[in-house]
Amino acid sequence: MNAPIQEVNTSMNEVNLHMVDVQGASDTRLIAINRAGIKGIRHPVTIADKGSGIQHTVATFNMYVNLPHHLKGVHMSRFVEVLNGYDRAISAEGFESLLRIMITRLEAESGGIEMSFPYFMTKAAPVSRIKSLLDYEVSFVGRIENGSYQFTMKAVVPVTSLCPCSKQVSDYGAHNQRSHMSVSVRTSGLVWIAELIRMAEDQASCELYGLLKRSDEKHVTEKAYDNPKFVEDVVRDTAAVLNRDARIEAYVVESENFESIHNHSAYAMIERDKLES
Ligand SMILES: Nc1nc2c(ncn2[C@@H]2O[C@H](COP(=O)(O)OP(=O)(O)OP(=O)(O)O)[C@@H](O)[C@H]2O)c(=O)[nH]1
Repeated sequence: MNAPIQEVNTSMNEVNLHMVDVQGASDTRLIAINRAGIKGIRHPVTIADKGSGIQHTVATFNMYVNLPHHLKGVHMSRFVEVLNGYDRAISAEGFESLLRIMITRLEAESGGIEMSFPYFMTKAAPVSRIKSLLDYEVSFVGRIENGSYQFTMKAVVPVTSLCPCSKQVSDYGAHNQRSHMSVSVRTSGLVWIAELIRMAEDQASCELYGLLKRSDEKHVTEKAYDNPKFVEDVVRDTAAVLNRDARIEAYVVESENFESIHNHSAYAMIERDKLES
């Protein structure tokens, strides 16, 4: 039978006492390192969710700290220890505590955590009201530098876009496609992931659903036709919403339309830091 984890840790610590601490050795090159850590580690997480309370998913983490010039290496095993020891639901609000635990454990002054995960929302189809899940790629990025914390949240939101030019010049039909809107926000107050997704979806020609019956398909086709948007319209309309929201300090909004009449995408981006302009 396997020994309990605590016993294994205790005996590992005893083994470690007799080994050279290579990472803790000194370095003489006088070159500090901005970021040293681990990338691409997957870990199950619980996300605080506006609708259902919590959501279980699997996140991919990048974690790093600064390393002063005189130290040879960071203690990389400790990043993994921090992840494994954190058993609370991770929210936009609670992300800072995870970051501060990591910086303390790594005995660093600054550092960052980037966490990306699929986030699921239950959506009711527009006419049949049948419910299904739709997935979104969401990222939390937290940094602590000179003691101050900065947090950005990003959602990649798949939507439908329908071309106003095509609608205008064609005798019938209009080319339309799936687009990826991506909205990255630095916030001062709590903004739920679901709210950010809604802000983006409302600016598209039409939002997407996981499941559509024929009555729903007719509805989304006609809705997009009645609501044509260039890639520029999509980012401008989203920026207008973000401008009005006092919780949003800064943002980057992008849209990439995977054009159905070209083998390339149409793309637009607006970046604004409200504290600077
Ligand atoms: N700094 C650094 N560590 C690496 C590198 N490659 C592997 N390692 C890690 O080094 C780890 C062990 O280092 P530490 O985290 O310092 O382990 P430890 O000294 O037993 O743990 P502590 O007592 O908590 O410091 C291994 O698990 C590897 O993941 C590297 O390029 N740089």
